[in-house]
Amino acid sequence: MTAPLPHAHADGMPDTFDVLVHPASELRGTLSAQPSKNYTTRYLLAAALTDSTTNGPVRVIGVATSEDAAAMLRCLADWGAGIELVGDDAVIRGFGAHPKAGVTLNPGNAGAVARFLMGAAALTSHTTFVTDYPDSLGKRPQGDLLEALARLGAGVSSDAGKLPITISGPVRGGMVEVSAERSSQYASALMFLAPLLPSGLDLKLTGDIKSRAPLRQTLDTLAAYGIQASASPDLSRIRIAGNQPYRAERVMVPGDYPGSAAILVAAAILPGEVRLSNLREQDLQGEKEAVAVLREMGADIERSGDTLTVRGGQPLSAVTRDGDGFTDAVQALSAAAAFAGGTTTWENVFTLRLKECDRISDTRRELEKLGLSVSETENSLSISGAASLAGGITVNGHGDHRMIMLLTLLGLRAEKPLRITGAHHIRKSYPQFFKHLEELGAKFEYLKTDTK
Ligand SMILES: O=C(O)C1=C[C@@H](OP(=O)(O)O)[C@@H](O)[C@H](O)C1
Ligand SMILES: C=C(OP(=O)(O)O)C(=O)O
Repeated sequence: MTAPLPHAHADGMPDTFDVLVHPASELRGTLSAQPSKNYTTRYLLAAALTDSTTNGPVRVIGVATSEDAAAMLRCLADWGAGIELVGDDAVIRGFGAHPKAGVTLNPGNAGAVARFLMGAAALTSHTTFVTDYPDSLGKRPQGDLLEALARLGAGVSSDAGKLPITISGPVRGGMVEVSAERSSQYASALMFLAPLLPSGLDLKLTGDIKSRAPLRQTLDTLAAYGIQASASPDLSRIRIAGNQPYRAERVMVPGDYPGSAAILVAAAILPGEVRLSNLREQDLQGEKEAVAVLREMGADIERSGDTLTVRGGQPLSAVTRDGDGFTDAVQALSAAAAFAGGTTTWENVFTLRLKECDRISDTRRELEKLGLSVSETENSLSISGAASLAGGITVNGHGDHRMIMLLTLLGLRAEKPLRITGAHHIRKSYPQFFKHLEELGAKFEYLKTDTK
């Protein structure tokens, strides 16, 4: 019997809400980092790509409970995978190289889920992708992946490189170029597809390659499922032979660095002491670098094994860093920049414009509403720190979980409460975010709305 798939709203909060963030005088307590978003999507997809008749079921231990994780589970079930949720684990019976043909998949607002599945869709005679987030995922570019799939011989139809999209396989594989300058997810998608093709893939990543860390997480996932791959040190060439079955019995999802970066920043900008466990020191998530960035800014963070202890309230100073290595922590670290002496600049962050919102211009607009001095170029974001923020206004969450995290952190340090619209979108990656901060002493009000 397949258990019902997780309902992302089973958290006691209204379906749609604004959050009122009350100023906090300190944060104190211990938390365990939530499961990694990027490893959850990867491990679940790879589990579905095993052939259950030869491999048996795969137990993915400790899966995320976010909307993105639910979206992946839903799509894999629609494609014919057997999915059973047992406690915090997902037990998957995979369809191997044969996802059901003719299915329409809705990955919600999950970019990685949509793109990874579009790669695997080339195994089917046709799969259609739609989204119920036309203003977010519906606006994000898919053309670079579609072009690579078309070069491999797949049929593709799209709305000018955007959803809705139909992909028709099969393809044989071989050598193919894919642009990696707007997103790494296109190359990752092809890497998941490669082992199940007769000829594998010899991938040439073109352009100024962005987000190398997630590419390494994809290689790491393939290795965990017994797939051989070779990659040049700069990842511009990735070779994966064909006819390699995915194989695994159990994989364990590590803790999530991008979401945890927001907790670490909260702990650094307020007095108190916060311990955060379940964060491996040896980990390929680029957002692990948030720890080093915060330390460089002056935060007091100590590591003992998988646990980080932050003693907050230290004076912070500005840094200039290439943000591409920790793309999903730039928003959270911008809250530290807002209270650091001097001007912090995140360089090489153009791809932030292509996420759930334009994380450069939209961030500048929201921070300016709060009285901060912010500037942008096409490829960078600079924030001048302030000693204090008045708060007492309403800011726009832009339907973006990472924007909501950033604004929440600013609200915790403001003088008066800060209202953030559309705060329910936090569920995309970190449904427990507000509850976790409440456990540390923060106070929120959840104001029910009717706005999706
Ligand atoms: O591969 C992944 O799981 C991800 C890759 C990154 O995207 P880009 O490669 O588009 O930068 C990251 O921002 C996203 O949250 C998850
Ligand atoms: C951009 C993100 O996710 P995705 O691209 O998977 O939608 C994110 O988690 O910040």
